[in-house]
Amino acid sequence: MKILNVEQIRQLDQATITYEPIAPIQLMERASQAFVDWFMSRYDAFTPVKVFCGLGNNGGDGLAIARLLLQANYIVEVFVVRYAPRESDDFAHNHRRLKLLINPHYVENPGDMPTLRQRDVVIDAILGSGISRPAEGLVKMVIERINRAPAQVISVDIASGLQANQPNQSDDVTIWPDHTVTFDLPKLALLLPGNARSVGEWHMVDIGLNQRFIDQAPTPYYYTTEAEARLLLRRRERFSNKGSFGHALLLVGSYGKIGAGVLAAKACLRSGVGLLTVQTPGCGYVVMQTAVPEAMCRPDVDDRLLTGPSDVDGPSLADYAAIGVGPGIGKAPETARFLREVLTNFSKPVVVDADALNLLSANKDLIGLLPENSILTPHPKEFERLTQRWQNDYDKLELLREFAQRQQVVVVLKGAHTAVALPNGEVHFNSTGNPGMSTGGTGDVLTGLLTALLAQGYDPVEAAVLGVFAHGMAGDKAAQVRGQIGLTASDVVESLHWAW
Ligand SMILES: NC(=O)C1=CN([C@@H]2O[C@H](COP(=O)(O)OP(=O)(O)OC[C@H]3O[C@@H](n4cnc5c(N)ncnc54)[C@H](OP(=O)(O)O)[C@@H]3O)[C@@H](O)[C@H]2O)[C@@H](O)CC1
Ligand SMILES: Nc1ncnc2c1ncn2[C@@H]1O[C@H](COP(=O)(O)OP(=O)(O)O)[C@@H](O)[C@H]1O
Ligand SMILES: [K+]
Repeated sequence: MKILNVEQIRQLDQATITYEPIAPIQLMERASQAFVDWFMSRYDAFTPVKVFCGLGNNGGDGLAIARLLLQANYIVEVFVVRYAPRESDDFAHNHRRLKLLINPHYVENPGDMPTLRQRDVVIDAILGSGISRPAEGLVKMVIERINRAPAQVISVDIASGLQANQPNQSDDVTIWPDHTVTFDLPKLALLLPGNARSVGEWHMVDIGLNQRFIDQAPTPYYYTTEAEARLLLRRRERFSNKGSFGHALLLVGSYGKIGAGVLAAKACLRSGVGLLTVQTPGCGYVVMQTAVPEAMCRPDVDDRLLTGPSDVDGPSLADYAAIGVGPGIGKAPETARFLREVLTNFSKPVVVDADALNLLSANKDLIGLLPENSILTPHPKEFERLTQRWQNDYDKLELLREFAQRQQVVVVLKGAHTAVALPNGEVHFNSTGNPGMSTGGTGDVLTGLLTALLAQGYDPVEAAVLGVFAHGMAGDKAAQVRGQIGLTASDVVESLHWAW
């Protein structure tokens, strides 16, 4: 699903109005009805609702929402924040309609603000995606008062004061909603960690905007939906055998961190690989053979570090369909030397994670040795080491896109809404996963999983987008059973399920 910018959303509204055709006021009505349907499925008619409206189209939505809720017998009060003498046409239209049912309150100075109680639900329709400057004066005061109140807050389309696709300044005020209900497409701002407080939980409601316009609109940003991920998933052929699904090699572990390798190996096997060989330091040999009997184990010459295989007459690197390297390997110079050897002698895409990424950061010339379309899976700190510090999330996204394009690799920047940056400059944000996954080892699971997909012959771009989605989905399934707090990386492995 595409993520469009504010200007494109404006054009999209216009295209919908022209080609459907539909009157602008009807489009507002449709958006408001979609919000109300969402609202009524969660809050009953005894909920005291207080709708705060600005004077633009977001305010117009708020007025229409208030009317629709009143008609559904909800207890609604409306507060129009009169910060300027002008109002949008559709606001004015809905203002007239609402006044046939109730008299709104007008907030013109601080004394006009009502007391907001815990049981109140505030609907924030003060400012929407059309803001052109930070909230100030009366609007700022209202936002701050709402934020200080104990009431629940639901933002219409986007939290008032939050910019949809560019950074806010650190002292900008925005509503801090519990929920954001956004129209039709996700906005970039909703996906960025720095905006967590200004977004809350977010939800998308369909208002049927013009699909042809969306299909043609250029954007580097996408949001992976379940339907899109499902299309990438390959079924297994009836007359297949283990040779059909590739032989993967995982280079993992060091003394004290063999578990990272075990998690990666288990995830690789649970993700459809045909055959798996794991190379661990000598100290990991018995552990791996015991914990993961399905995997073959190739002990390292070194007992505690990953430096090179002891069976020098064994298969050569080129015999493997895919290699995953990094979980638990440490940063010893001997391991760096081995990583150099691997990257020099293997020409198919590799999955590079954890300390293998830190070794790339410490030895930047290794980056140039990465086979084209390799998949790098840094968390933000690892990505910063690979590149540089960033000013804000937008700056970070530019660094991410630039790195993936320059190096011609896929970069999976992990976190909530993991961002998968492609060599062609696109960024695909993930829609699955939960904070229960913020626990040691879940990244190692992703490495094993992605290595399995590459070994099966998935294109690296598809492997990354699909793999990140499936990993998050496993995390979500595990959280349903365990709850987020008790979730472990092993639960994520056990919840991997490739039929959906
Ligand atoms: N497809 C969709 O998504 C649909 C979207 N719809 C809805 O439309 C919303 C966008 O509406 P919008 O363009 O009128 O913008 P919105 O934010 O309500 O008002 C901005 C106005 O306020 C002003 N202003 C700007 N910054 C300011 C500030 N800091 N403090 C104070 N004032 C400020 C600025 O005027 P200015 O003062 O700059 O002349 C401008 O006129 C969107 O979020 C959604 O809710 C649906 O109805 C239909 C389908
Ligand atoms: N709040 C969150 N929401 C969604 N996914 C998360 C969240 N926190 C972590 N994750 C996921 O969990 C994994 C953590 O990986 P990583 O930080 O490398 O952990 P480790 O190194 O311990 O294995 C990533 O895939 C990340 O996207
Ligand atoms: K809003």
